[in-house]
Amino acid sequence: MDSIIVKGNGPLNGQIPIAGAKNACLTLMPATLLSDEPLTLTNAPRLSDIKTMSALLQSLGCEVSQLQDGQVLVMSSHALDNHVADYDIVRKMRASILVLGPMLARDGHAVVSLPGGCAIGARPVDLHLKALEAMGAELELKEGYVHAKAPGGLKGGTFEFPVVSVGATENALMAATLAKGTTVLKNAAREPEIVDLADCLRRMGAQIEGDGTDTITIQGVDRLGGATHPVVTDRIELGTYMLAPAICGGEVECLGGRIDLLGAFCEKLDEAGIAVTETEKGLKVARRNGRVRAVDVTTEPFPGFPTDLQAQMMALMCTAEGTSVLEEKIFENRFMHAPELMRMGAEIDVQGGTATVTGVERLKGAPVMATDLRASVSLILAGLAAEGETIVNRVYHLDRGYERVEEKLGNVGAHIERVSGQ
Ligand SMILES: CC(=O)N[C@H]1[C@@H](OP(=O)(O)OP(=O)(O)OC[C@H]2O[C@@H](n3ccc(=O)[nH]c3=O)[C@H](O)[C@@H]2O)O[C@H](CO)[C@@H](O)[C@@H]1O
Ligand SMILES: C=C(OP(=O)(O)O)C(=O)O
Repeated sequence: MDSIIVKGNGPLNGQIPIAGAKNACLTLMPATLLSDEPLTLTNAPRLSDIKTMSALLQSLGCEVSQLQDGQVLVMSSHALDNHVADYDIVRKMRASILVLGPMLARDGHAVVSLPGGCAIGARPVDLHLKALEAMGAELELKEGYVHAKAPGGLKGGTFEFPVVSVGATENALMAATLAKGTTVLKNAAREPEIVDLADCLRRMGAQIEGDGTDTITIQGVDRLGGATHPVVTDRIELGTYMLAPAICGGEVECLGGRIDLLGAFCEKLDEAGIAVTETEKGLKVARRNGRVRAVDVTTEPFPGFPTDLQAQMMALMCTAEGTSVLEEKIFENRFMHAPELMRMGAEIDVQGGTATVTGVERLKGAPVMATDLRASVSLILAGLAAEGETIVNRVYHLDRGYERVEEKLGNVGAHIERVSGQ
């Protein structure tokens, strides 16, 4: 398995291009299953998760071509000859469950393996299933698979999510585009990836209103057509690279960055003493004078502080002045980076879903283990600011969500290299 070696050095300066969003692309790709005409996605990120979703779609009979070095995906689902999403692919990536709604809506039947838990939490899919049931789906769980049927087609219904779920909102939204009549989704997720999905579905001919608010109304149509759609900027990759100059000093311009994608994250950076300015090409980020100030953070659905930036924010807080309290409210086990940061000299006390971080002057390089995607990159950020060398082992998680991380950080002056393992 590959490792990343980072050597703490001075300030970072230059530009970092931000890719299309993994989490948007992973829901836009299954939308191809709703139509027998081609769907083309531009600005696609080049990540292992995208390859996994391509393999899943291909296993269902969808044709997927990658053009322009993987930045353009052309998908055609004119002949779906398999309606079973197999455990062997689904277990690799939780977003695989997003093929359920579209397949069921288009062809009235689908069998999808349950994705199971993962390192950051149990992550059940009960809300995906309940929302589809509200549209008349008949579901049965057998031997680890969801067997779904809608013999006369799905019918519009009203469903109120008891907790905000990004994935369940996406599955229900896609399914509702082809259901008969009107569907109303209440307490829906408001993430930019939901708005991007709705934009793409509208280009395909869907009738959707209210995306970006907590109530989405969908008027079902008989069929959807083809479309070309650019994937929205990855707000998590953006936030991650905004934290690099915040931790190391210097000034970095994140190309393609937009304030409206960042919600509470930007407010917290401001409180911590990080200046963010909008430019013609994106966002410029620099640390104001002196040490970063400790700030408290609670993760919440958008526009609250994103759970996917909590680990990276913790890396920043490790060398901040004062004590910060980070509360993780979305996933029950998302502090696995804390003991690794402590190997580097961080002072962190984790009690349940709360981590209290007391900033130290400087971290010290150490060998550390990456336990999940965002934990991996938080250790790289911490290593960039540490004295000496940090070896981040087991970085395969990183490649799920960050393309060419060594190149992007190397180009702004970071000392970072990948060492290939067996
Ligand atoms: C591919 C993708 O887009 N992944 C993102 C998506 O994951 P994902 O869509 O899986 O996350 P959800 O928004 O669904 O999860 C939010 C909370 O709801 C719970 N829940 C969810 C579904 C369900 O059926 N039952 C249930 O109880 C989850 O366990 C969690 O506690 O949103 C998360 C929250 O912003 C992000 O961290 C992930 O990066
Ligand atoms: C948790 C994440 O992804 P996924 O939902 O694909 O596991 C993430 O992107 O941080």
